[in-house]
Amino acid sequence: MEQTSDRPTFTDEEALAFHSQGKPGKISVTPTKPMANQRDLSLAYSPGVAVPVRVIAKKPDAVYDYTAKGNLVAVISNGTAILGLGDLGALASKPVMEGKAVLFKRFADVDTIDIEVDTHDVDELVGAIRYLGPTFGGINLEDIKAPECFMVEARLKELMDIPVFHDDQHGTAIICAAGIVNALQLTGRKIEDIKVVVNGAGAAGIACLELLKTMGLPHEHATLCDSKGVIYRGRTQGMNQWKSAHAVETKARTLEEAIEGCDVFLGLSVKGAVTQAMVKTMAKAPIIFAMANPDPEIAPEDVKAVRPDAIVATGRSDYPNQVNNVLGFPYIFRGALDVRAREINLPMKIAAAQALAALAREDVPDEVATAYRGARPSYGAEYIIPSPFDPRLISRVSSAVAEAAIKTGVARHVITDMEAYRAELTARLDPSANLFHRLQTIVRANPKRVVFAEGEEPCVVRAAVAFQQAGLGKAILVGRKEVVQSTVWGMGLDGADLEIRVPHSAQEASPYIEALYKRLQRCGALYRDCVRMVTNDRNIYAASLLAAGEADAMVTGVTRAYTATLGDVRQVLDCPVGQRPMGVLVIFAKGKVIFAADTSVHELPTSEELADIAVQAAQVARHFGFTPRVALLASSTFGFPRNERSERIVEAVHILDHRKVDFEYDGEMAVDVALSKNKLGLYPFCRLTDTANVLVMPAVHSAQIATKMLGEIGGVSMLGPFLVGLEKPVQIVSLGANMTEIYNAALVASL
Ligand SMILES: NC(=O)C1=CN([C@@H]2O[C@H](COP(=O)(O)OP(=O)(O)OC[C@H]3O[C@@H](n4cnc5c(N)ncnc54)[C@H](OP(=O)(O)O)[C@@H]3O)[C@@H](O)[C@H]2O)C=CC1
Ligand SMILES: CC(=O)C(=O)O
Ligand SMILES: [Mg+2]
Repeated sequence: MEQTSDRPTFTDEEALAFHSQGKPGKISVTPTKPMANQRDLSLAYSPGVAVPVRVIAKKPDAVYDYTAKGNLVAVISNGTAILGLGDLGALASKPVMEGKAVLFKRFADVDTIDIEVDTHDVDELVGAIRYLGPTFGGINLEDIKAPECFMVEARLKELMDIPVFHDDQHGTAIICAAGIVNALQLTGRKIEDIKVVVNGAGAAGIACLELLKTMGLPHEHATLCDSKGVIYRGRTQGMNQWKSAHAVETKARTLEEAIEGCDVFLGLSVKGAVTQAMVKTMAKAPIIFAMANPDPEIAPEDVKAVRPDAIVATGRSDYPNQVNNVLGFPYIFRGALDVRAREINLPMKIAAAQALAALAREDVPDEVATAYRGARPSYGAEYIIPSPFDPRLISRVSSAVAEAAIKTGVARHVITDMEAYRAELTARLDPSANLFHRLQTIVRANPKRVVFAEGEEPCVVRAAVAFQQAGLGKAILVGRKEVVQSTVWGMGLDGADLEIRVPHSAQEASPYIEALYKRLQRCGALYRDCVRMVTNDRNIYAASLLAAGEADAMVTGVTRAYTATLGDVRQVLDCPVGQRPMGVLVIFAKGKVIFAADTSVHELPTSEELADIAVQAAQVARHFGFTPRVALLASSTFGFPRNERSERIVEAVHILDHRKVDFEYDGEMAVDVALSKNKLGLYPFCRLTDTANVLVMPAVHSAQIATKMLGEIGGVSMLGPFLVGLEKPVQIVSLGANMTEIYNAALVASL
């Protein structure tokens, strides 16, 4: 199990389940052109494909216009230095390389293929890569150990006319340099004056040191150490030319001796290489970047215990100041690809480092608070480097890299309007990926108590533990203590803080029974009915806790059908005036976020109900941070073909006209019109200024058919449907929902 004091934890079993669930692994290939009919086939393949083939053969640069090359990067490893785990082989490196591919896509919309090459031999590795140029826009070398990595990169750079970038060297060096620039500024030091010790004389260590020297660190002010100690002038054991270049005249022979009195320590070696005793001897306000992965040279809490004046960074995402190359490679390649750069040169690297350092000094947006459990970080000892979740990284870093490439003449394509390019970069970020971070930020800032009605279900227990560990709030599980606890232990989870509740007797549950009786006595319920309901029905008990203010939100539905569950909840909870219960499904497709409502409750809504649904669905879209554009859907569009069933929808639009609502809406319209800019253009009078992002469904059955069809056909992901309109937040998941769905429901219930 992953254990780091009070940090989010996960079990080995969970890490394996994450990688194996659904399709094993983390990436797949998505076609960008339809292959629906004979014509598509003829265009995409023979004979149509011959046309671009001939064009490219005549004019090689046209490859960027007609193929995926311009957005495709190869992440290549031989597995000889997998993180800080050492040489575990090409095969074992695949999860890391797939991980890099996912990060490329998530943070910079770069398509990536991982290639694991099973050789330790430099010539063979170079030979395997050097002919791949036609396929890719760039080569990201990863986790290849030193000194082989230096030779491989240097030779490939000579042989290939696309960027070849060893991420562990340059990606790490760029992020490290950005952090150092800020740490020095915060402690009032100049790079020319500091004394630096670098532990780890491999790919990352040597590259970090070289970049700092390029930025002004004097040669004699830096001591490099490896597994055999200090690299001093004259040392012969375990040396190579890259280490020798940094050898210094010194009496120090061990890290312990070298670190004494130094200002900056950079760890690019292995877990536990530094001790508290060593850190104690460093200069005032020491700067300690313990960057070994997955575990640092020394844990930040161990540094702080002996040196509260230190600025500490690690490579991990669960501590402040994550100095990790994830902040670099996606954006550096994005910028390089966009200008079709021939290489990634020093000015491009320095531009990236400066952009990163500058961004950390600015006010942070909401998304960033996620990484800090809702507490908004600001520039200082605990925030010297931007969070990987800062959505501005792509526009700032990639544009800086692109600009530097253009200035230094390595760009094949020149961008003239940098402002427009920056806007384009921002738009590349997948809104669905950011949405969850935004939601988590909001909830973490104001954590909630969520009651899980089906607390004995293993998937519910797992979701509840994850909810608490993510800092989203407190989980209350309804269930028998011994059953819940044995599930927690059986799964190896840390459920120490879980609150477990169950009504043992009518006496114990009497406040809830009294409240329910007061509510239902004139609706045909006797007192003993209420006793039975509260003590036997866990939905009613959980809803009673919510009604009594002992919980802020509720999640249920795993073991019972939606309508029956909603019926239970409605025994206890009302809808506020003007609200009606309804389901809103959030659909993520092709970079768009679309809300569909009502997908759950109103079988065949009246016009009045449709208007209410439009208003509430628009509120939900706003709540999620979107400006609603509501389409009231039908099988006809603005009267064609005229049909009786559309009249309800036309009337709903009139009702909204009278209500003077504050969002864009229109209808009736068919769904293809609502979602297609071209088709919408056929109706210039339509009041939607862009394609709709809120779809009001004409009936639950059509909503369910459409959304289930989408889900089965694939290519989209969906969240919900989320129940809105009750006086207290309740989320009903679908029967048999999995842990992620329950977790997401708890997150949305907490909003
Ligand atoms: N935070 C980040 O973004 C990144 C972190 N890293 C981390 O840096 C570390 C090194 O990676 P990388 O440079 O690619 O690997 P390499 O294999 O190229 O280099 C490893 C270096 O670490 C040295 N080393 C091993 N054990 C010790 C020790 N106990 N004390 C001092 N030095 C030691 C080795 O010494 P010798 O030469 O004597 O064998 C070698 O010089 C890993 O932990 C990796 O996870 C790497 C890239 C990015
Ligand atoms: C982060 C990274 O690339 C490494 O630790 O190797
Ligand atoms: Mg690496």
